[in-house]
Amino acid sequence: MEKIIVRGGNRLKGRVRVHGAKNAVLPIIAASILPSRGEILIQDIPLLEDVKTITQLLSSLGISTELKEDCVRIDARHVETTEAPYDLVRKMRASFLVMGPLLARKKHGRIPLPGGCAIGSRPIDQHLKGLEAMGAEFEIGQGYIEGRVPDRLRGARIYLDVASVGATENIMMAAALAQGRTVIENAACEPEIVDLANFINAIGGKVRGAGTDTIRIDGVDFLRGTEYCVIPDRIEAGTYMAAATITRGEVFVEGAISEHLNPFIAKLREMGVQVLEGENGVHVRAEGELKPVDVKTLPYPGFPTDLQSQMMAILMTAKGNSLLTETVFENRFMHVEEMKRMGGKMKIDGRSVMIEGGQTLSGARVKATDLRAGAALVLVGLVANGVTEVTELRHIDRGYVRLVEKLQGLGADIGRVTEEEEEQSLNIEHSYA
Ligand SMILES: CC(=O)N[C@H]1[C@@H](OP(=O)(O)OP(=O)(O)OC[C@H]2O[C@@H](n3ccc(=O)[nH]c3=O)[C@H](O)[C@@H]2O)O[C@H](CO)[C@@H](O)[C@@H]1O
Ligand SMILES: C=C(OP(=O)(O)O)C(=O)O
Repeated sequence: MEKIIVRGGNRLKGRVRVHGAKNAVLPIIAASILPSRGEILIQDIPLLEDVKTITQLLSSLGISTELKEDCVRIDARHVETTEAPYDLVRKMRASFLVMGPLLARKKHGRIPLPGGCAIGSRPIDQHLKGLEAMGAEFEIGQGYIEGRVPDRLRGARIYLDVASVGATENIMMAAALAQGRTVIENAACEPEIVDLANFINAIGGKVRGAGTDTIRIDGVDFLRGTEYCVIPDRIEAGTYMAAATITRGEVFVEGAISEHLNPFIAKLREMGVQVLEGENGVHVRAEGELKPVDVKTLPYPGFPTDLQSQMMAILMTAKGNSLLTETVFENRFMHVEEMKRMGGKMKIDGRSVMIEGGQTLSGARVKATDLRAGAALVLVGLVANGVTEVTELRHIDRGYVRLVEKLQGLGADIGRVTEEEEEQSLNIEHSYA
């Protein structure tokens, strides 16, 4: 078992560069199933476990893929099969994003049901509702969901009951090759939706209105290859801004787009953190006592749920009580018990957590319960007295490229070891003792 070991106490300083956005590149790779002509080259990708999984998923469909350190090449001229393997889908919920493109391109898709995960039940009813309105028919059995399109997908007017990111993306991708116009109302507005729309347009599609709650897609007969760069990861950027804040450090987060981080920046400023928004990134400087604040997660442009646990880590170091409310996911407080093990004083009440900041924090053995929770525990470890060990790193690896190395670059006392390596180093210490 691997773990991250952090010794708290260092004030982080310096410059860190963010990678391409996980939540942009996953749907864009799924959308690469759509072109029947030419090759796709996606650049600035983060080489994360999730990116490897979705690329393998495309390969398992017989699509030609080549994944490198910072780019992926995809040639979907030939799609051999439309059935996704369970072993890949179970690793990552975003796998369901291949349903829309498969139905549009091949009129069939059979995908294992994505199931629940550490942050809640995460239904797919809005994906299905949208695709059904466009003429797809679904059957569920033996843990799989099978979709068929008797003729060709046709444009439809779809109102989403919840502004789901994944449902908006699946419908947008399917609509790109459908007959006629699709209108998605109450669509999600996240920057990753805009990036997917830009990608679809770059391969010859016609998407308008992405970034607002009404998206119009005019279907075309075929799509073709292109080269495309994904947007920087706003959640990774926010995590390094949180690292600067919690350690009362000073960090320039290169590549961070401040407009994508407005609610997070507003809350940091409310707490007394200095944030300077530049063209190439965001500069964060924190000192002394921070004020407590209340935070509520909401769909974009509200405060992102994917920065909720990192914000909670910061609030543990503020002077006074803060109330943090999670409205996007039903069960995204699994990290609270782990944070309590490090001396955090907090109480869950329904969808809110009351955080009594300013307690003495101490290192402990803790486990990542989801990818952002894992990062948040590392953040607490940066300021806790003594040593923190974070396990279940597979979660962190889904969302962060070289987290340990990037924090080391900012002066953190942090390392990643396997149990064998740790045992070996202990044996060496003993033999010198
Ligand atoms: C790969 C990716 O991009 N993941 C992001 C995406 O996840 P994802 O696309 O899964 O999130 P959604 O926006 O779909 O989910 C938001 C809420 O809508 C509910 N819902 C969703 C679909 C549906 O058919 N029915 C339904 O009720 C969910 O249970 C949840 O409560 O957006 C989330 C919300 O910003 C982020 O936390 C995730 O990091
Ligand atoms: C919840 C997240 O991702 P996913 O939807 O892929 O689980 C996240 O990125 O914080």
